[in-house]
Amino acid sequence: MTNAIEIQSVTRAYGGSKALCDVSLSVREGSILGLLGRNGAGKTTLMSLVAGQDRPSSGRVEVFGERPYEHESTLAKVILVRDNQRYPDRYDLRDVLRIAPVYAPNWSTEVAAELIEGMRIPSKTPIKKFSRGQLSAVAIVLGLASRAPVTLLDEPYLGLDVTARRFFHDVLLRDYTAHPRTIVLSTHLIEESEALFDRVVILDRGRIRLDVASEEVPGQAFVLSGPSEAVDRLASSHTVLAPHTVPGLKSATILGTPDASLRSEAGRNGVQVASVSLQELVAAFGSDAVKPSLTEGARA
Ligand SMILES: Nc1ncnc2c1ncn2[C@@H]1O[C@H](COP(=O)(O)OP(=O)(O)OP(=O)(O)O)[C@@H](O)[C@H]1O
Repeated sequence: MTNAIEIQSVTRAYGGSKALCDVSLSVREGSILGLLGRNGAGKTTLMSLVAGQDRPSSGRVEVFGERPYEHESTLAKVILVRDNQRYPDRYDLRDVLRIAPVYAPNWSTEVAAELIEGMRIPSKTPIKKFSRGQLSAVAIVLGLASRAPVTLLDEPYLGLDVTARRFFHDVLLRDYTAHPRTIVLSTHLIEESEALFDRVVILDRGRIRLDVASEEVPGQAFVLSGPSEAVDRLASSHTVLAPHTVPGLKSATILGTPDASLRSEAGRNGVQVASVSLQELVAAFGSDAVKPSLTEGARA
């Protein structure tokens, strides 16, 4: 199995602050990676580096074995669509459909037409008059119809209605199956998107907190909920990622897997033990209760 994207010890600093800090990551060719994390976590920065729109301050970014920055043949294999995609003022959809295939050797007119119809994108309205959701829909057309070997979708859903989101998922999965490629998708709509992901990476404050196959997510942590005192007692010898308290009751997301003795003690004390969802895990790793040093072991 080869990797389409290799990122080694990458730091991207802006002045004194680091948008990415010593990030290492491999993305297998022909897989879908969910890139998750809070606002400002570093997702867009990472995608910009992979797309060759920016250079790391230190470390190495490679796409199909080449550094993408100013490397024309590699750039031709990558598309990045982002939430703030800009178009010339006078452009309407027809202009986009005329220009996009020039930069996308694998462009699919059929996929573009299907998405445009399914997401009801107007063809004659100037794009600068588009609604937020219609702008996202155009970006999705560019992202999927390009069939780029590395497709980077940075929060593609902004403003998109639920019908359009489902339609996008259906077309993405169908076209990805027929024409495998490497897709990185960042989103805050975690529950809706998680079925797409082969692997998930959680970033927080520029560092990778978790990098696991999707099926390994439930084994990363568990949630205790019940009377505050009992939860505190059970959690005391574990790494608590995120505690939530309402008067008298508490829930805590805890790193690792619950063993038999914890389960039986929980049962005796009216505390429920549940497996963690991906959304809970992302929220927990973004919690200020988490110290990076506590979770260094969470990378797999
Ligand atoms: N050009 C820049 N100059 C200074 N700081 C920047 C620049 N670009 C990004 N940053 C900072 O780097 C950090 C990471 O930003 P980034 O856009 O990568 O986050 P993100 O995970 O994509 O967030 P969101 O989910 O809100 O889109 C943020 O603190 C941001 O303010």
